[in-house]
Amino acid sequence: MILLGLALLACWWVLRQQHYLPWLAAGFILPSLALGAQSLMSNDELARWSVTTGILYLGGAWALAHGLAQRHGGSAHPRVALLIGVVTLAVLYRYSVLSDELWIRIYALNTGLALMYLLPARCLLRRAERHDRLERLLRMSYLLSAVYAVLRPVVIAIMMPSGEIAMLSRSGYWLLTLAGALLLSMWFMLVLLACTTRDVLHTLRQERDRDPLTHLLNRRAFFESAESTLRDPRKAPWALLVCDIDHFKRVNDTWGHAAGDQVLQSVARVLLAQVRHDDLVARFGGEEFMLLLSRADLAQAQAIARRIQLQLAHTRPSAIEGTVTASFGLTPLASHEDLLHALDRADRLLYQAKRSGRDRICTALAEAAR
Ligand SMILES: Nc1nc2c(ncn2[C@@H]2O[C@H](COP(=O)(O)OP(=O)(O)OP(=O)(O)O)[C@@H](O)[C@H]2O)c(=O)[nH]1
Repeated sequence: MILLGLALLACWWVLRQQHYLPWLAAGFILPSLALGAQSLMSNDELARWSVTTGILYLGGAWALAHGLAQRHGGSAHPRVALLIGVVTLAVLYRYSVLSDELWIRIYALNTGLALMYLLPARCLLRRAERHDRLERLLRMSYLLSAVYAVLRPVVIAIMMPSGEIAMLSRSGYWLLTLAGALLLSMWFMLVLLACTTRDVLHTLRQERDRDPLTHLLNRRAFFESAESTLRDPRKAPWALLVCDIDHFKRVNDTWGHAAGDQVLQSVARVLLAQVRHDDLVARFGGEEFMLLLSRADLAQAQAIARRIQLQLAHTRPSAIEGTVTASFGLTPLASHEDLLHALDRADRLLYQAKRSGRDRICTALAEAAR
């Protein structure tokens, strides 16, 4: 479990983005230390060290709950956790130092742990996206561990012969239920690692394929996706639309670079809102955007470009006064055609639009695309 905790820390180290990972790692490492120490102790020593090991268990349980709550955008209620911790530790102290009552300590600790685990239950029970089975498995595994923490002392109390209580930590029932808890923990950890690895891969892929400012595809991802789009005959006919914001330099010079960034984000939103979900929208750098429209003949593509133009005229980014306009180059695209040639044609049409006064759409005749 310590190794798995270290693996989570390594995932965090790679990206430094998933801030919940160190908490989850602590949630596995702290109780492992307590468990390792306890397995070497006699009943007397268990009593003497019960507050210390209790702190490690409870701290670990809250770290786990807090990490999971962070991951799902919820809270593990630190004040309630503090209250649970203080009460549990007080009971552990009372029934170890003042009078040695092993069972009360076991019940108190397990109840405290279960309550800690259940702190983020509300955000975990919120519906995960329907298709995300791994995420649902993670939540269910976690809640199962919490329920097991409540049931474990009851199972031990019912099943363990009274003769074995003298050497509790060596008892077969104790070890059996402990193995159950460990297996559940390891299972949860494996699901968590699978989710984390998936998240890390997703983030890396986003960084490779997306423009960080607008989150649109970047040039590389556009070419990769365009290749497969153009191979799919169900998506024919296609059109290539290049869009370039007019006088963008003036926006930067007048309102500042941050305002320019906001304008780029607004334009990106307009583009995405006006196309289908499987159309490709990319930022090619600067203030130039490229769209590959599927199932769109020239007339349909022109209608889309006009919609974008109209929508831009109604968009007022808060960082600037007024609106921005854009110029467009639009050309049909055949599946067998070299994409670079089509891009070149679209670019020439764009410059034609710029030269003829901007805020307009220049369209290639369909024949030119053949
Ligand atoms: N804010 C911001 N500005 C950028 C970014 N990338 C490029 N620019 C700026 O975009 C401006 C582009 O200027 P130009 O190429 O002269 O184009 P323009 O002013 O839009 O003129 P026309 O295209 O001819 O209408 C430059 O000032 C760049 O510095 C960016 O990511 N953010």
